Amino acid sequence: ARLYTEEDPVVILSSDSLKQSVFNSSSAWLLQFYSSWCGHCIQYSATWKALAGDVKDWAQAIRIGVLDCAHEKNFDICKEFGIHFYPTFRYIKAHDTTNDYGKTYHGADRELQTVRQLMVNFLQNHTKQDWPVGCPPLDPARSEDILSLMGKKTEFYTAVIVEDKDSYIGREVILDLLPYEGLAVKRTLSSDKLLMEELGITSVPSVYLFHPNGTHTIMNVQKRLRFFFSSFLKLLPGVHRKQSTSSLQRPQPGNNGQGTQVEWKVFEKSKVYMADLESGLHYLLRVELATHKTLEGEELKTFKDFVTVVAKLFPGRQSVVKLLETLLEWLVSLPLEKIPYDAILDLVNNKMRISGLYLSEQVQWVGCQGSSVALRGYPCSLWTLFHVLTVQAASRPDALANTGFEDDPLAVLQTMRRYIGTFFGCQECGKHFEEMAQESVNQVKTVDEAVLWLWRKHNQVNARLAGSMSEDPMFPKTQWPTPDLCPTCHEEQEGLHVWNEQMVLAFLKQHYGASNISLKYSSNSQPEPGPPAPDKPKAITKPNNGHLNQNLKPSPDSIPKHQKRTEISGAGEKLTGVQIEARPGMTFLGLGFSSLDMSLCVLLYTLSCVFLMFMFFFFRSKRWKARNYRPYV
Ligand SMILES: Cc1cc2nc3c(=O)[nH]c(=O)nc-3n(C[C@H](O)[C@H](O)[C@H](O)COP(=O)(O)OP(=O)(O)OC[C@H]3O[C@@H](n4cnc5c(N)ncnc54)[C@H](O)[C@@H]3O)c2cc1C
Repeated sequence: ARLYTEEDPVVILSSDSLKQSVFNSSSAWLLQFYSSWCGHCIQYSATWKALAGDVKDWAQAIRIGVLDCAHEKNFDICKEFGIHFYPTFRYIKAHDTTNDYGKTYHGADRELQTVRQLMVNFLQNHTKQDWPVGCPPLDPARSEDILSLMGKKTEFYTAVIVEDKDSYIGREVILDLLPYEGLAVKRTLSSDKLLMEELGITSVPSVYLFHPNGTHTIMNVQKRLRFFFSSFLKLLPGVHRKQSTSSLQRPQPGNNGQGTQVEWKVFEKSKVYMADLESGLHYLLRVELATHKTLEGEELKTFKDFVTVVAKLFPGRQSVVKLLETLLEWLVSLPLEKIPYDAILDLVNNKMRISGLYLSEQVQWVGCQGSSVALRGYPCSLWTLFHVLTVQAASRPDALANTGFEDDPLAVLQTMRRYIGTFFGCQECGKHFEEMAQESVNQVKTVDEAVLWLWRKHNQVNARLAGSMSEDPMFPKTQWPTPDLCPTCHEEQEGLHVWNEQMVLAFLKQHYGASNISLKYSSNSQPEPGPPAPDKPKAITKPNNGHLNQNLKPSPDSIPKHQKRTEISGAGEKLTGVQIEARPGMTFLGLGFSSLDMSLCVLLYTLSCVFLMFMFFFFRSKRWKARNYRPYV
């Protein structure tokens, strides 16, 4: 197997692409020529991948590439570049047209931090003429330029990192923020005493922040580390990742992209919202599942297991939990091998009008609301739901007793894995998730490890999707929890950011714990209990951003027959959404009864009563008794 794959944050080069990519490039390059059979290279690949991930955001200035010299088709190019030993590190300057095959790094220290700092030095060795196009100045700014910002209104923030001469933090943070807009980052040195005095800075490294409105202040961070500085700056309001042209045209918060305003809900990112969880369940049960007309075999088993886990672990409102429990009892008690989806929908819609069962059909994204209808929403709520469930499984060890899942630390993860693979509308997402699960889910041995596994994998997905079209510019994909949410979760070892997993676990248990779920914005409208209601034309509210992208949409012909997309216009009212077709009569547990069926039932019932009464009087009559009386029996 090759040491690097497309999933890694490195550019995989070959004889076909090497020269074309690295010569006359707008950015500089750091290349590793390796051989897939060389033991050193194999051992070193983990560090190289970590380095590439760590400096992924520097790509406009310097990029990281690999080329396998053991690959037959690369023999000639490795010879041409004069590669004799593996691994060989080569720096190629931006705009290099000399084809001199770059500069080899001969140092013995190949630790991540050393190589990263060498990358910074190498960038600074560029002249004004060959400076990488997307790279801002890395030299210290002049104090007069910084002091001139005081009280000045601008369109963006300016962050000034004040540091010692030997520190690399300033340059690293400048490069970390390269793909972000709404902010300029500069550095200056602590040896500039006048500036230090003017800014009131007494210890370094520090970040001084000039706001667009002309105010300025020292930025308070819990730890003076590169990761903390970068994370805080990325999270400033109005600072977001530069987007491609099409995504730049995305609507602003509150605008649903069709010209109509959607009310923006103010929320705290340190909370989990019940409205998101319930809206997610609504979408899952009434929309996503609706693409499967009947459930049987593995699909039915997957759905039963999903309902079991949610019914037992979901720390929801009583009416929702009761609905899930009733659904579970019904699924377990039914000896059917095949269940029509309509029957499930009837139960979810509480057609029997059992008192106290209710799941709102109103979609309210709160912590999962996006800056446009096409972003966030359902997939966000699904992640949230499963994090909540893993935490519940860890805090309530007996909750799954007598379900067949007791003592199984993988109960939630395996159920999620099967749900995502079977029902989740985004097939590509399911494929990626399955690959991650196959790789490591079996190493999970405790319920706490399950909580951490899901967190780690979610961060892996975040890293892969950072800067992609599905990223909401208002909610950039970061490694979560960010330092503002959990400062103790983050540490640094030899210049590399590391997680304190014990702290992360404690944080996840608090964040996704039942007591941190807010009921703000949760819908309260619950219909009065009563006799089963005949079907009226009734809208299933399709969440306006229930899909991340087109992949997540149920296809029109996969929507059950009795549901169809309609537009009802009348008396100035115009509704769009998935509607249940108007039908006379009633449905119960998936069976449809017309008015004729109902009349026949009543007629048959009356006839049976008359017949039974006739039989009763006949057998009691004297004539019958006299004819059939047998005293010897
Ligand atoms: C199983 C699964 C696989 C997916 N795979 C893909 C894919 O391959 N390609 C694709 O384009 N989209 C994929 N998606 C969708 C994508 O991951 C996001 O859900 C979607 O882009 C919405 O992003 P978001 O900004 O709302 O944050 P989300 O990533 O949905 O996160 C929701 C919330 O969870 C919290 N959170 C973030 N990270 C973590 C973490 N590590 N641990 C715990 N909590 C965290 C934050 O509060 C965040 O707001 C997948 C979704 C799921 C459920």
